[in-house]
Amino acid sequence: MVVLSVPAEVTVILLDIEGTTTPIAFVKAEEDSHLDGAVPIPAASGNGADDLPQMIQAVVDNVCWQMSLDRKTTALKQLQGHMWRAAFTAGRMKAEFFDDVVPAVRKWREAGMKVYIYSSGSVEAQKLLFGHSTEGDLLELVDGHFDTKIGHKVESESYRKIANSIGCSTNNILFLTDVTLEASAAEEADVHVAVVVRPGNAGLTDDEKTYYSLITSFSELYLPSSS
Ligand SMILES: CSCCC(=O)C(=O)COP(=O)(O)O
Ligand SMILES: [Mg+2]
Repeated sequence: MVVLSVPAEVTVILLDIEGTTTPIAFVKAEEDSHLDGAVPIPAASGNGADDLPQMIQAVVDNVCWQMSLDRKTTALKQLQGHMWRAAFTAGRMKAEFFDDVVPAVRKWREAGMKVYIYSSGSVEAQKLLFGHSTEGDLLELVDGHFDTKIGHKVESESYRKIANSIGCSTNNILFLTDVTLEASAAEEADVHVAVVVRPGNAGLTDDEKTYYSLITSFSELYLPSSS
């Protein structure tokens, strides 16, 4: 098995969700007007209830368009959170995690690591996902959650803010993600990164494969402190 040694200065593991802890297939279900093919929600005409059917249809069309592009807008992710709340709390849905995730996270925590989540999904949706998994309530395995309210995942400033909020230096953090743009932003902030390669994830270029440390399972991470 390939092993990636975690630098000794790392005390925090920051996890992406989609494509990292959880299959993309489980999850897929600002201002966009500048985008090609945007489906806008028009302003109401002021005719009150007369507008309602058209407004509802416009919102549905806009949401379908955003979903078709896998947009990570805060508004769409809040809507996802509301829908997940209904489905998870009624017991109609259980979240999936890759098999290696829960055992590895338990091991990291036993070794004294803190584990945080940073996802485009809203904190509410993250808590629903961890709280209603096929392996039970996993919320106790997580020290805290961040979403795009702290900043976008492709902006390095977001990672500085996360370190500040946790109360550590950026180089105390190891960020695991499937998206190289996120890895690059984190690295620019002096965060350690590893790119997670999972079934169903987008492919990486040869340059990306050469440049980044890659793991296909959390079990490939070796913590010197846990040996
Ligand atoms: C709270 S889980 C939902 C994840 C999600 O909606 C999403 O767009 C994936 O984002 P991530 O940053 O976890 O890759
Ligand atoms: Mg992801």
